[in-house]
Amino acid sequence: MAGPLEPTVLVIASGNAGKIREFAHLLVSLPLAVRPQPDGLDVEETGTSFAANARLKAEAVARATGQWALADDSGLAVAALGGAPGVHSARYADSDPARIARLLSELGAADQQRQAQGLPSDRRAAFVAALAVADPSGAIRLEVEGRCEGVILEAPRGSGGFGYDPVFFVPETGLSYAEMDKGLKGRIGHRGRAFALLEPELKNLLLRPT
Ligand SMILES: O=P(O)(O)OP(=O)(O)OP(=O)(O)OC[C@H]1O[C@@H](n2cnc3c(O)ncnc32)[C@H](O)[C@@H]1O
Ligand SMILES: [Mg+2]
Repeated sequence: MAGPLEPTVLVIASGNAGKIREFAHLLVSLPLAVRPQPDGLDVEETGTSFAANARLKAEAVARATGQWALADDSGLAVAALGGAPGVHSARYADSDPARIARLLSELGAADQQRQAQGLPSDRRAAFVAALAVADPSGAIRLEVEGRCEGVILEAPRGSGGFGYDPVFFVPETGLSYAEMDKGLKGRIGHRGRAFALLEPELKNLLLRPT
């Protein structure tokens, strides 16, 4: 634990600028020195669950930096696609627009098949975020998961956020993630909900005076 003049460093174990921005906002009120992970660190996501991949990333970045690390593994589970793209959400295509295009095309095809079978369209999806915190030795100390239920829009809406945000619509807000300000997404979104579970534990672990 660092002294009063030296806040504890927390490295965000992610190469995704959108996630890093959201964590900077979520962590703003905590007296921690929040840092991005060093360039060139690319952890292979070999896990079969969001939680397993979050652990891999937190552990690797904590070991590489010798600092506390917070990792996030997240993705979309689309009901009519049997939970895909799931842990493969980042590997679905090479860019955010291409990932969105593939999702809309695969879900459109699934919808057509359902129609041909006399079934109603099903565009339900959940966004999931697993967070893991590793201590400077690489040991996993905290794990939480957050989830937000929504539907996949037929066309993108809104210009904020990142990734799949323009096509993920949250019915109780009447907005897509990309139409929300970061305060609202931080309260009702998958990452914000996960962070709300993590925050008290994180304070206990990193900020409690010794
Ligand atoms: O692994 P790191 O380095 O953190 O960055 P990543 O982009 O590879 O992240 P993931 O492996 O967790 O893959 C998640 C995918 O889902 C997307 N995603 C995650 N959270 C999102 C959010 O809040 N809004 C939109 N898309 C999101 C993200 O852009 C990726 O394509
Ligand atoms: Mg990744």
